[in-house]
Parts: sequence; structure tokens; C-alpha cells
Amino acid sequence: MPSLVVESYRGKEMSSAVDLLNDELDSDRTEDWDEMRGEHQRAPEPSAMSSFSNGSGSKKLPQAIIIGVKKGGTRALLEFLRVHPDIRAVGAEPHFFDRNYENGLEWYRELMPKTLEGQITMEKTPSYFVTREAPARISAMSRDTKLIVVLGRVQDFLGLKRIITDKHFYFNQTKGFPCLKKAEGSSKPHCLGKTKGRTHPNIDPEVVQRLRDFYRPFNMKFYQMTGHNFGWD
Ligand SMILES: Nc1ncnc2c1ncn2[C@@H]1O[C@H](COP(=O)(O)OS(=O)(=O)O)[C@@H](OP(=O)(O)O)[C@H]1O
Repeated sequence: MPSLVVESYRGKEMSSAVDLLNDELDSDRTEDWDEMRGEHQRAPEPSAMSSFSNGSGSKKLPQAIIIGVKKGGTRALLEFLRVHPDIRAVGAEPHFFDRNYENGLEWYRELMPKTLEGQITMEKTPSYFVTREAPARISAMSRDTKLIVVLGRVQDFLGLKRIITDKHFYFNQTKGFPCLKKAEGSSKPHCLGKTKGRTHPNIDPEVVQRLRDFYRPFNMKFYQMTGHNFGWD
């Protein structure tokens, strides 16, 4: 089976996701394609440039995939991981194991950036977490694929040196979350776009309580599965 790392990141609840989140909002897609357009405007970082220009490196199927959860900070996780010189990632969500599976593995591989020996190819599509077919499909591609659900000690999980640390970030008061001091391939600070860090509506405490009650048994099951109490109650 592919390995799974589950860590809490900004304390999102992750229960009964398969049933509850199956209807993906179109805005998710738009958001990531918007971000990818922004990314194309950025200059490629030196290692990618040299790999490209001297023709070295090759496109590989991903060895690690961020599979969820939606709205769990998956974009932030991928963008921050890309600071690591041994990680190369495709920018937009490929949606291969849910929407584009019939295009075949070669189509999928073609989307990936070129990597050199020792570099890890990654992608993120959080809807895999709520796609019933995804686990078997990913396993059929490779049983060694590392699956990442939400962030925490990911560099260790991927067997990488801990290069990305607090010093890469500053806390942006306006956004209300950490941003990169220097984006990949740039010397400028970078926060994720306006679809991240939106103002949340005030939810009636009674509704919050009902949601907590609903999710409690799923959370308990999840704590048992992972051997970790995330304290979401
Ligand atoms: N550091 C940092 N940078 C950017 N975004 C951050 C960060 N930390 C957490 N978040 C919050 O992550 C939420 C979006 O999650 P995802 O990127 O997984 O969304 S998506 O499922 O791919 O659409 C989104 O939450 P909401 O604003 O509540 O929607 C972001 O605010």
C-alpha cells in the first residue's frame, strides 16, 4: 500500500470526508489555475533552468502526492515544499486519478516537471481524498507512492534534509497566515492569492455544536487509525 502521512495543519477537521465532500466546488479549480498563471509569470529557478537548458533530467511519475484535505492548506504546503531544492512539482492540480484517468499514465507523466536523480516529483489534487477509485488507481501506478494528507514534518516523511524552516517565513498580519520571505525563483516575498485567507462568516454556536457532535465518532475512529489524538473536540 502507498504510505500515508497525516498531520494536523491549521487544525482542519477531516472526518467522513469521502461522503460529505464529494461535490467539488468549481471555484477550487479556478483558484488553482489562477495561481498557476501567476506561477508562469515567475522566472524558473536556477536548478530547473539548468536541468532544462542542458537537456538533463526527465519527467517522472510523482513519488509523492498531496491528496487532501480540501481547504486544509494544500496549496500552501506545496508552495512551501517547493522551496526545497530536491522537490519539483507541477503547479496546477492535474486531477488525474479522479477526472482524467482515462487519459493514461503517459499523459499524466507528461504534465510533470523534469527532475534530476534524487529529486522528488510531486503534485497536489485534494479531491483524490474524496474519490473512491483513487486509492486503487494510485496503488496500481506504484505501491511506493507517498500520500500526504495535510502538513507536518513532511520533509522527514519524504526523506529530505530539513532545509525549509521558520526562517523562510514571516507572518503576514493582513493575510493572517505565514508567507514566504522569498518565493521559489524570486527574491520577493510571496503570499498565496486572494482565494486564501478569506474572512469567515460567524457561525451560530449551536450549529458549531451540532457539527462537533456529528463529527465526534468519525474523529475518534480517525484518532484510533492514526494513533494520534488531534484534539478536534
Ligand atoms: N500560509 C498559508 N498560505 C495560504 N493559505 C493558507 C496558509 N495557511 C492556511 N491557509 C489556508 O488554506 C486554505 C486553502 O486550502 P487549500 O489550498 O487546500 O484549498 S483547495 O482545497 O486547494 O482549494 C485557506 O483557508 P480559507 O481562507 O479558510 O479558505 C487558506 O487560508
